[in-house]
Amino acid sequence: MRVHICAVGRLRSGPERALIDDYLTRFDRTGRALGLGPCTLHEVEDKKGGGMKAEAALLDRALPAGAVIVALDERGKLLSSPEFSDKLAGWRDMGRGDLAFVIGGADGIDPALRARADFKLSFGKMVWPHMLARVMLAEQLYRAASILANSPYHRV
Ligand SMILES: C[S@@+](CC[C@H](N)C(=O)[O-])C[C@H]1O[C@@H](n2cnc3c(N)ncnc32)[C@H](O)[C@@H]1O
Repeated sequence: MRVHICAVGRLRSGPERALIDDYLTRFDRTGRALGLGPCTLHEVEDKKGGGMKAEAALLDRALPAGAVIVALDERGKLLSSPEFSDKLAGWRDMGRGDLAFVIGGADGIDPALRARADFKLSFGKMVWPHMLARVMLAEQLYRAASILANSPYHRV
């Protein structure tokens, strides 16, 4: 299953970029034998200040047709890392071929796009900067693949 992170904003080189690249490289390597990955990052940017609606149109274009859509949203569902790994395996086993995570910008994800999501995932009730949400997602993807591969990265 191809994995996509569709996110508002462009991340230049720096510590967040380095972490994301590192975790996604590890995810791709660990996930290969599990039918997970590769993970591709699609960054969208609305330079005209059109807000959530304009960002949603750009995000929509980045979403592969038929993908399972997971919106990252603080009002979404809280999962433990093993629960997230089960979800990931379940989405893979649905056979839709693509899984797309959506991360909004400063104002969040447009309600119409959020309503289309198959699942809303929360990293807690606190609001995180969108660039950090990306890092956390990349790490949790790698952690989930490690759990499914029975590798010792995740410890309880
Ligand atoms: C700065 S936040 C926007 C917060 C905005 N007030 C809202 O209503 O969504 C930017 C993006 O980061 C992600 N994000 C931030 N905190 C999150 C959390 N606790 N759980 C899941 N995603 C989060 C979401 O995708 C959000 O759209």
